[in-house]
Amino acid sequence: TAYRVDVVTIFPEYLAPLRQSLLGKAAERGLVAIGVHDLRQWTDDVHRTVDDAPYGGGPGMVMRPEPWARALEAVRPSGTRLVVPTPAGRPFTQAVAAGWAAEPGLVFACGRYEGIDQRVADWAAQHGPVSEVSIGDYVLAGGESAVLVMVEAVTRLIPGVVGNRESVEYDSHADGLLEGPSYTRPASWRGLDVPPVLLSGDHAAIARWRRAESLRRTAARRPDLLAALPEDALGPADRAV
Ligand SMILES: COc1ccc2nc(C(=O)O)sc2c1
Repeated sequence: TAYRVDVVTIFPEYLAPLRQSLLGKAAERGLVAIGVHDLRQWTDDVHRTVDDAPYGGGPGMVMRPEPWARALEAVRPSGTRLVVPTPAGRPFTQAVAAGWAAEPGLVFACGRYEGIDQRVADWAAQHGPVSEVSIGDYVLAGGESAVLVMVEAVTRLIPGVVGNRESVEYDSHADGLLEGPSYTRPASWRGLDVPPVLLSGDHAAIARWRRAESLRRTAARRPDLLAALPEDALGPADRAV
């Protein structure tokens, strides 16, 4: 059965890209089913109010709990993980994406304003797992962009969605390291040559060179990833880099 993704938001049109390209084809092929729902559908006042002033004072507005609970009761299959994008969340990583891709689906609650009344996440946790996550150390205007990022990261890990399985397995971060440089024709371009080893046909040497480039790039750009590698991840040849 298809991997099911539902998104509740006050800007449903913002999530239109979910129907394009990679995701579009996967949806057509029945691998992924996407639903986008307007939170205001579950309001009950003429102004379709979704926000109110924060208790305790402070700037901005907070999203009211009741419309969210009604929306989630209508949209979230019991036991399905609820993902709430928030700058105050745990980091969203490739490992998290891989874990979620192995589940039957996800429901996303997109916050706007200063966020959603905390009791929504607390109440939702009674009906299935809830993950409050951030896609990075910057603050967006709302959760919608984060949902686009997370849906793309998760659905491309679903078998069949990305044609070339190998390209998924050789992603940056797949082995905890950054991918090294890639090249294609011509071999010499504007005075810049492709590293000769890649034209050598010596696949063992090519694999060694690629690993060394991956380690070199990771050490230069993301020393934090290198430090996080498990003890046995680096072999003797790696230490020579
Ligand atoms: C109010 O909803 C928001 C606002 C900012 C924001 N920033 C995120 C991030 O991951 O950077 S998720 C998120 C959700």
